[in-house]
Amino acid sequence: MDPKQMVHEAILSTRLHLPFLHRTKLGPSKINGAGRGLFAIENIAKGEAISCYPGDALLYELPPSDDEEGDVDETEDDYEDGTETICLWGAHVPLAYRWDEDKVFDGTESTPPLTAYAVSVDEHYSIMGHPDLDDNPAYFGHFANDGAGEFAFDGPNSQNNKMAALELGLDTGEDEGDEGDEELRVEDNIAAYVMRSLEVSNAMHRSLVDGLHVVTVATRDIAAGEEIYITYGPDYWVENSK
Ligand SMILES: C[S@@+](CC[C@H](N)C(=O)[O-])C[C@H]1O[C@@H](n2cnc3c(N)ncnc32)[C@H](O)[C@@H]1O
Repeated sequence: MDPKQMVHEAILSTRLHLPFLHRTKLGPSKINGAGRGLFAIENIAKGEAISCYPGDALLYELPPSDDEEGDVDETEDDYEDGTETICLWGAHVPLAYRWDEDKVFDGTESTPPLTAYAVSVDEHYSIMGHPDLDDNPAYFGHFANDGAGEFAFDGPNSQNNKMAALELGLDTGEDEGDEGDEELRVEDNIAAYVMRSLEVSNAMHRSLVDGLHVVTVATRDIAAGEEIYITYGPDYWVENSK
């Protein structure tokens, strides 16, 4: 492997020692059914760092290859378009925490896949925070919920979506008599989700040092006790509603 790529992967999947970044705690989310959430334990000003996003594992998308050597091994998730994604664990993650590939890509009945904790850093890599590595407040970015994820599942003809579409000046399809709701999918319902999520979000993940580290930054002043919300974006909810 290219040594530059090895260094890139090693840095991307490293947790730094940042004991001063202790500004948050975990607790039950204020959003019904969202599991745990991230809460400020002190006032955080707009533009300040809240926590970092851990690269406990990397998702690396291999370029499509013509080589059909039957090399489907257990570390790969193959997609129909010929791309393969592999999961690379950070050296700091204890062996007992390294999930097998089924759990990483598909989850179990009671556990979401690790890919639900992925944030894209560039065209090849996403970083994933491990939900069981939850004792370091400097790396709590993966516990921030989307303040409006539930809106992503409203139908396009829901009242929420129509109101949001009208506010955005989008065509609601009202005049075209499109009553056929049978084909509704989450991607059809973008307007209400995006509007509501941006309205309630108070933070975003930002990549630093040319994508070698990701930090969660306040996008407005946050008071102690407030839950931290990020806009995941429609693609996240399309992926994670399957
Ligand atoms: C990156 S994790 C966030 C931390 C997670 N809540 C936990 O307890 O580990 C993303 C997952 O949190 C949940 N989540 C986030 N925002 C949500 C929302 N608005 N409504 C419902 N579930 C949400 C979903 O299960 C999603 O796949």
